[in-house]
Amino acid sequence: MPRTYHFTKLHGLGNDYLYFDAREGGPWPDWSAFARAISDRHFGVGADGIIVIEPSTTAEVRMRIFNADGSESEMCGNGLRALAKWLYDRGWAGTRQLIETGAGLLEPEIVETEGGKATRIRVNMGPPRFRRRDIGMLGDPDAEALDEAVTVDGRRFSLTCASMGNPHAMIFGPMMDEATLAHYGSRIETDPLFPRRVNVHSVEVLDPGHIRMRHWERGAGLTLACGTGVAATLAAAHYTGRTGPRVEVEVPGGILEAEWENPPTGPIYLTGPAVEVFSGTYEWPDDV
Ligand SMILES: N[C@@H](CCC[C@H](N)C(=O)O)C(=O)O
Repeated sequence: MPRTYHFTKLHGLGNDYLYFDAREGGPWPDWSAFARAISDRHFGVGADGIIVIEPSTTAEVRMRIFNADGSESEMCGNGLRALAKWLYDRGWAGTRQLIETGAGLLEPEIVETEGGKATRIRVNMGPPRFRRRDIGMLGDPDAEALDEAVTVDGRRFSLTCASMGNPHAMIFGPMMDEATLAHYGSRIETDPLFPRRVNVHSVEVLDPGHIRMRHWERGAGLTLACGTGVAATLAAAHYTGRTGPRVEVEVPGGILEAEWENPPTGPIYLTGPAVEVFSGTYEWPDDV
């Protein structure tokens, strides 16, 4: 018998996810196969992935994120802002929240509302990490991964890597166009140097307070925004002396504000919008 699942679609700067409230009820599907099917932009609803909201004993809720290809990630910055909005708008949480994620307990705060709904959210994303073990890279696990190199089709890329719970590789320089990032990003994502794969970002530092960037996300491809990617980029840029500890970051879907408090060990804060788009139901055969 097919089962019907209710979802709500939200996005942060165009990084869109389908949200499933799995705090009660069930049985729930194999989320990985389900995410692959429903995220498809032609044969499904269409999204960069799904967010599953589960009960937590230590926080308001537990957030799980599955990319459009069905792989599970540790964290999602834009998804977390939108989850905070989803909880606040329904009266399930206040302005200051605690959410359990694969990257630990994180703290969103609603900083602007309109008509009783959250419009702008600031998230304590926790501290960045720079060691190879944090990024899941081959090589000395204790060594920092700030100056790595990969070669694709004879072109050498210098990568500055950081983790926000999930792994990121930044290519600093003139910003690549979409086709170029898709070509090289997809190859770097799956380079043997990264057995867990990696999110890849083309980053142009405009001045010490401004960055422009574009994302190739692990398991999702080109996206309009990547919150953990923006946080990892600020961490890498400031740690290597390219920017100050506060930056305004222009991504394809809009602007995020990023601030690193007490570097190098303190947390990174991201501030930006979240929007609810619509709700619906999706029928899923139970024999897949
Ligand atoms: N878009 C997200 C990150 C989603 C997960 C990522 N693709 C991964 O596999 O780590 C964000 O806003 O952080």
